[in-house]
Amino acid sequence: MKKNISLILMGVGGVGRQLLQHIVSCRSLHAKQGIHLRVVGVSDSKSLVVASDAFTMELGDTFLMEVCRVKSDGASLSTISGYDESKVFTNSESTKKIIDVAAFLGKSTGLALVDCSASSETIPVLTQAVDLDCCIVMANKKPLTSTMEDYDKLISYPRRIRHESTVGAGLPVIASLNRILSSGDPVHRIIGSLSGTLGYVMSEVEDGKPLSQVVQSAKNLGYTEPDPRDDLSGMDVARKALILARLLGRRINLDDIKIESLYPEEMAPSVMSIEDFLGTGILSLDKDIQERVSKASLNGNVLRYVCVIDASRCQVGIQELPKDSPLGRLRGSDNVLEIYTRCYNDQPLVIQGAGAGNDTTAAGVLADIIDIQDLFP
Ligand SMILES: NC(=O)C1=CN([C@@H]2O[C@H](COP(=O)(O)OP(=O)(O)OC[C@H]3O[C@@H](n4cnc5c(N)ncnc54)[C@H](OP(=O)(O)O)[C@@H]3O)[C@@H](O)[C@H]2O)C=CC1
Ligand SMILES: N[C@@H](CC=O)C(=O)O
Repeated sequence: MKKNISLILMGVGGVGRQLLQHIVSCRSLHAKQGIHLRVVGVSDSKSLVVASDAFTMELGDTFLMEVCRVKSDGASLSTISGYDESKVFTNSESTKKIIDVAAFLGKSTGLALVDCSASSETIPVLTQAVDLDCCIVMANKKPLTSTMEDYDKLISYPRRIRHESTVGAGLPVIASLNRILSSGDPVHRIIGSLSGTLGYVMSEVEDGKPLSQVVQSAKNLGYTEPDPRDDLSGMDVARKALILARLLGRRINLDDIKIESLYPEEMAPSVMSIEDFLGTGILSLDKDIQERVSKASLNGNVLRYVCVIDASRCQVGIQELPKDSPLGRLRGSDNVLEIYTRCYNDQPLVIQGAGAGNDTTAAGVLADIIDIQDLFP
């Protein structure tokens, strides 16, 4: 018998659109596995489109591809018209509508809320959905790095939440840590390079390219957050560090993490628009970073943006490291994570591979959705 996994996708940017494409292109693979992914709703920052009757209907593949087309043209979902089988809700109505659908489907057919936004605004929907027996799948790091209260709520039913893509994109970081933790093997230290953007930036600057140019390329390649300053400030890595630290049981907040920023306060989002930062502000940073890279190179070293979590520290910042070290050898958007535990003591468990990009991130989200199939009737 075919198993239906119903879902609502929040966020149809680079990752969300790629997820829809993966879902459609995996139809025959999933059919062979006896699974069908029923997309009953899709939302962006301004609107929500849901199947007219979420219990019996779904958004068809032609419609989902039209969503991808409209969104990659930069338009709002609300501009899609002519589909009788769906209804459009504005931003102010969409939270209530998602909760209505969650209340209806959560306890009957089951429902997964899939958060591929980069927003904190999804937190109230997600926390309410937990009480409605829904599953949650996230690429968005903000809900898990909000208050401890929100965090505790979201993870209150651990089997119903998956968030592999929040750290290391599609790499099996969270799953590996969960396996280590559930076997009672204590994690002593995690050290790694967890930003695809900063990994790419550092290795390209090492090759002599200006920071301003490589940040723009990282954005074009889909590695950066919507505002690349989220990466350059270290905040995005700090969120990943916080997710890992909380997974290890540390009850800390973002404020407790020592974070090194690559740009000064005068270029913060509250002072300068993204366009001004990328167009002019960042140019003044080119020289300084090139000098730091050249100085490290004189010592046979390279610069890497490193995350360290151990019993006394949770910090993220630039370190000068030997070129021929696991972190020093990293190139491009690859992430590497070394996990030291009792079992992995002298030789850490090492996880390495592409740590950013829409394709690998969306693949991680899709694998998470498939992983919760047993929770659907
Ligand atoms: N790209 C990568 O390599 C990786 C990304 N991630 C995470 O994946 C998430 C998505 O990234 P990406 O696709 O690049 O980001 P984008 O900026 O391309 O897309 C974000 C999407 O979220 C939508 N959105 C904003 N607010 C809301 C809201 N309140 N409700 C529903 N949707 C909303 C936006 O709407 P609108 O179109 O109207 O602006 C947009 O469609 C981020 O949280 C990122 O950190 C995680 C791992 C790797
Ligand atoms: N902006 C992030 C994307 C993944 O989380 C990064 O560069 O690593």
